[in-house]
Amino acid sequence: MLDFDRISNHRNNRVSFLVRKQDKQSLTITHVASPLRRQQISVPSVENDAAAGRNNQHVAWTSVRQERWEGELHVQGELPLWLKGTYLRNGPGLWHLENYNFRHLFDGYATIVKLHFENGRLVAGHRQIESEAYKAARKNKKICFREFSEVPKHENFMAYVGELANLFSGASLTDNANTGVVKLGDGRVLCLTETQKGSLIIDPNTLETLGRFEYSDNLGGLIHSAHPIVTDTEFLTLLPDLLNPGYLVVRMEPGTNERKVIGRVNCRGGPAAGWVHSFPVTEHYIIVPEMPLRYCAQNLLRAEPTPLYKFEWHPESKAFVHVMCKASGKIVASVEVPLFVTFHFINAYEEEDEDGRVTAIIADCCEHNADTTILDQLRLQNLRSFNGNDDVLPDARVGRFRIPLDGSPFGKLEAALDPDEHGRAMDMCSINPAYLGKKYRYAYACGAQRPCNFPNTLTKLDFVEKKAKNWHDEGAVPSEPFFVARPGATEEDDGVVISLVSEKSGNGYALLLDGSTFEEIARAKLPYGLPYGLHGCWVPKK
Ligand SMILES: CC(=O)/C=C/C=C(C)/C=C/C1=C(C)CCCC1(C)C
Ligand SMILES: CC(/C=C/C=O)=C\C=C\C=O
Ligand SMILES: [Fe+2]
Repeated sequence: MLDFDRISNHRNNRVSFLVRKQDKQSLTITHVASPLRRQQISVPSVENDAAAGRNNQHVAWTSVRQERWEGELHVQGELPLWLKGTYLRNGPGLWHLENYNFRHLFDGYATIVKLHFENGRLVAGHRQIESEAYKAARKNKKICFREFSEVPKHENFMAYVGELANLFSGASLTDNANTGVVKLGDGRVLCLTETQKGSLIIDPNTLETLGRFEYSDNLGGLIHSAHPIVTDTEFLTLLPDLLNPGYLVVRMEPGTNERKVIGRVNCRGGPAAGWVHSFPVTEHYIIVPEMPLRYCAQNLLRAEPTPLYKFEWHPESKAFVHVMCKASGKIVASVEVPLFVTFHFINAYEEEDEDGRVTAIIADCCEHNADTTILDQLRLQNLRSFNGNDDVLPDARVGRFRIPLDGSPFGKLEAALDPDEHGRAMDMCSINPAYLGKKYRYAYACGAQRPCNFPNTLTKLDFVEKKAKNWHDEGAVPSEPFFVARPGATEEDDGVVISLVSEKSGNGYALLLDGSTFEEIARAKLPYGLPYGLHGCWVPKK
């Protein structure tokens, strides 16, 4: 576990840093009076990063070096003056406790990063999310809750039995909210993961963890989709039923903590519900994917991770897509589809015939060619062991489902464009939010310039031309390209794309690309490279 000392040397004590003890010798902090608070930090090099203990390891896969930091960045290029607000990005940024190293990318304790844009200036910051799991790990110097792949070690058999009982109540599951961050319609900002208890409220300015978001309904269940659909008017999510395989489709209104059931989907195959990391919606329908990669109660109980972690691959159980009417909760289609593996749906829309009748649903996802090895590829050892030559990232594509609404039993799944357009990698996507659920042309995601072991390009996808534009920086790992529309824009791609890039040198920078040309507009060097992060959101300045 990192050992932090509190350094609190700001004159009026407004800022305090928690600094890892072994980094202290090389850390200096200066404060510069400025309308935007500025701190300059000289930080230890990666070689001094004793806690990570590995030289030449990419900063993307190395634990964040300080518990928090904030300061203004020097911008090269010009930030658009219309860009006013805060980009937040969440992700697992701390992967060790004392001398114990986590094994999977998804296990790390959550690090939230902010980029605040205003008047052409940029203030950045990051901070650890204070989940119970993180606080208990720091206090007890061991993991105390079940993470994505790691399980607390038991001192004796009775402790094991006690912990198993806690598993059924959910008490032993993690609340390490390390996957995404969303702004609810009422302004509250939540960090999320797949356990329901891992829904934590944060302050988008200070990045402070304010407390747990308590769902006030009695829907129960322990887990939910990591990616709810969140708009100014609603929060939609899926609650997988681990006992009686199916999903509750629920909706929560802004200003409330109460989810209400829209309807239920019963699974058609397998011994358990399929994993739903995300799902898409159209204007009138909620699309419920039933992936043959299914939750597995046995694997949940195991002390050591299996190759598929808490999941199991059941090709014989087949794959399905269900379509539920948002207004009535009725299922209007439930079709068998080709086997698929996806973390992330990109978007979906209703296809109409010439008379305006809805004939089918089109749903797009980052599809891993029905191959589950991507989960194993995301083990830290694999991510850290890249030698620059071996092309070890499994192929992926934009999988486009066509779900007929005429009662036919089968849906189609095909690549929406030639995967060679984006280096046969595809994940971490975003769209213009104004096109959520509607016919759309563009998406932004990560593709590949091979050889590589992880998606390493920022890619703009054009579904009309079936073309991709790719941005690449040799050896760098860019995070999910996040699209922010220009206020008043009429073109779908009129806006900017934000990403945080971790460089081979150990440095890092915030990057802005033009949403239309996909050319660089600006970049701003961070004081030190940050670990890879997953998903973001935009909090506009009023
Ligand atoms: C970071 C990311 O994308 C996914 C994180 C997923 C987590 C933390 C899943 C945790 C789970 C448990 C702790 C037990 C129940 C199953 C499952 C939801 C996989
Ligand atoms: C990093 C990732 C999934 C994150 C889930 O939130 C997937 C990367 C896939 C690479 O091709
Ligand atoms: Fe995700």
